[in-house]
Amino acid sequence: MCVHARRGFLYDWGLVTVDTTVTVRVPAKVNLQLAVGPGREDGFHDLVNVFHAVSLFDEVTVREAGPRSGRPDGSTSPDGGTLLAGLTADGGSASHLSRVPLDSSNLAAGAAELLGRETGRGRPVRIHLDKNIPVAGGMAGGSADAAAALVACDRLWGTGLGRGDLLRLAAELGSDVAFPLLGGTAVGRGRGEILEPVDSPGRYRWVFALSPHGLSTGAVFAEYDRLRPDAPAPELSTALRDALAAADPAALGRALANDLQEAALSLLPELERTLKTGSAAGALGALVSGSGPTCAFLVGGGDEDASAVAGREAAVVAALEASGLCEQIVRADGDVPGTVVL
Ligand SMILES: C[C@@](CO)(OP(=O)(O)O)[C@H](O)COP(=O)(O)OP(=O)(O)OC[C@H]1O[C@@H](n2ccc(N)nc2=O)[C@H](O)[C@@H]1O
Ligand SMILES: Nc1ncnc2c1ncn2[C@@H]1O[C@H](COP(=O)(O)OP(=O)(O)O)[C@@H](O)[C@H]1O
Repeated sequence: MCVHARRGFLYDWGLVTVDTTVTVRVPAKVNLQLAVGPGREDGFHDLVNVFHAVSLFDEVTVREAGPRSGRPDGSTSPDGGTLLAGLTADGGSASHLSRVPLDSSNLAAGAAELLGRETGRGRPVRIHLDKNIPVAGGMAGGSADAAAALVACDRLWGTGLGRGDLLRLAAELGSDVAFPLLGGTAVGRGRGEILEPVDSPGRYRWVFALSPHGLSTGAVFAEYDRLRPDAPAPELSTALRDALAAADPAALGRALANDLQEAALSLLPELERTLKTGSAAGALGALVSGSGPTCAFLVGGGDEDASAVAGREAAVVAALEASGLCEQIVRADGDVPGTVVL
């Protein structure tokens, strides 16, 4: 995470200098392994979810919007009203942006509300999202924005929560919200929110094929239940763990695995052609990212010669472009750190 703070005078009654604008940069994720167990009574599934943060970033800016009426210090009561004074978004394609809600249902707004409610120190804010992470693409863009908004509001309001409290609040907001606070490569258990870093000294190069379509995470899990009614308990792949520890890109490519892929392909069959196109062009590994529909191609890393990686990357990008199947093709490195205040 990268947080960017500008300093200024807070309103007209005080001479205290405080941050009035904070920007936080936050990465997307790809799932190197997504093992999905049977459905739980609470509607979720137990997972072994190996998250890997990649250099595709959203930036979330929060700005003071002025004091709430009736409370001279601008603070909110723990149960009091909405803190969202406005929400705007830009970046990415028009079709992706049109799927971003600009009201209190936005996950970034939900994060601000939760932090304000928990601490009683929330103030009205305007939130701006600079979106580069595909929307409803299986790269956790909404969750990333929620994590970034938590960090930004924590800084803006001076709530000073520690990492443990932020991780707890993140887990309340969604299964994928805690990981972007950490970044790197980590395994998530439970519904994905119980995180443990994974030994991964290597750096990898990725190509992502963005789809013109979105897939609903809930719909993909429901399709998984239909296709795999007897799913076993999820387990961490030893092949994946060993490949990461050895920084071996070829072994990592072979070990990539996603239990939700069959369900995503069932809902959007054209994804199979996308995966085959990148694999035939020489990708070391190919899989649907999380619940999809973004497809991820590993094109090199570790101590491989840079020109070999570049050649593979160019071949994969050219084949995907020629296929006409993708809305956009983006390149990224992983892993990268989590949220940063700019
Ligand atoms: C599948 C994954 C893989 O990282 O992400 P995406 O690929 O969508 O980004 C995650 O598990 C998604 O996490 P997130 O997007 O935060 O999901 P949530 O808001 O918590 O849940 C949305 C819905 O997905 C289903 N869900 C989610 C997580 C989980 N462990 N079991 C589930 O069954 C539930 O139907 C839930 O109502
Ligand atoms: N800040 C946000 N950015 C993107 N989508 C959001 C956001 N807040 C809420 N959403 C909603 O969440 C849905 C899932 O978005 P996203 O997190 O990008 O996908 P995924 O879960 O596949 O990674 C979107 O279709 C959108 O309706």
